[in-house]
Amino acid sequence: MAIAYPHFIGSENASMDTGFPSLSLPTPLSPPVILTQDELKKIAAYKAVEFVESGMVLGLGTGSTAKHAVDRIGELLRQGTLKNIVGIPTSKKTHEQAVSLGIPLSDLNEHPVVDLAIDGADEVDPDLNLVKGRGGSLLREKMVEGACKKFVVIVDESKLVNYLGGSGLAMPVEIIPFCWKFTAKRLQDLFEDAGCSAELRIENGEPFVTDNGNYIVNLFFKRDIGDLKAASDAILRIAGVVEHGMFLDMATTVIVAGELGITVKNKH
Ligand SMILES: O=C[C@H](O)[C@H](O)[C@H](O)COP(=O)(O)O
Repeated sequence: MAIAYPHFIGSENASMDTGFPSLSLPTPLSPPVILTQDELKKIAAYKAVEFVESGMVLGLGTGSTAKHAVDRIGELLRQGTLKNIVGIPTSKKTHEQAVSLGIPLSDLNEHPVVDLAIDGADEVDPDLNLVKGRGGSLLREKMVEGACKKFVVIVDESKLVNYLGGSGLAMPVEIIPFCWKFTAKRLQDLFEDAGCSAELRIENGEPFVTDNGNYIVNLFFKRDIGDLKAASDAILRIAGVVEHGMFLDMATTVIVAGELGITVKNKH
């Protein structure tokens, strides 16, 4: 997909004390050019990496957007612009990428407090709640991003929704494989009022298996599920559920790259 690019870098709620530098609005850039969706992801990722400082413990996200951020961190380390970074990867895939880039790695056992995590998302609602995990990495992401002081989310504008589930695409739930149909049915029944259908994620004709050896059930909603906290609690009460892909009240900043430029949204 190609879209017209950015005439400015804008900021919403820039006066909020996020600990990040605020951006001025608007800042003229070069004349409009056409950028692909992947180029927009890269722009959001590079903007997020500006928040990285030497000596930080960094949560390294997973997915096509986060990949650009990890590449950029590796590049800045190689150049010597960044020093003494410790990365905590959120998936085996990101672990491999980080190793190939020479980024020093650790884990939450050794570094239980993470300074900053940068990751993509599948959906972002107006309160900066997220759906994540369409790449299957939601559990490790939630553990790492739940341990960080700052969580910067990077998306292109196609990820913005009015309410979670509003894209009509999957809201993933990680479950244990044992009697998965039973667990999937319980999840579907839980959201009957929202017209929910629950489908096991299949890849290459087989159930998709997460880095943790579990399955993913994708939930699709016809209507808004309403109270997200109540929905989260109800899902987690089902035996067999490991974690779900709603990341509520976790993002501190969302960087959106879109047709009109970059917008930085900070949590109230
Ligand atoms: O499990 C995958 C992660 O939650 C990703 O961060 C999310 O799916 C967004 O991925 P992408 O940047 O490829 O759209």
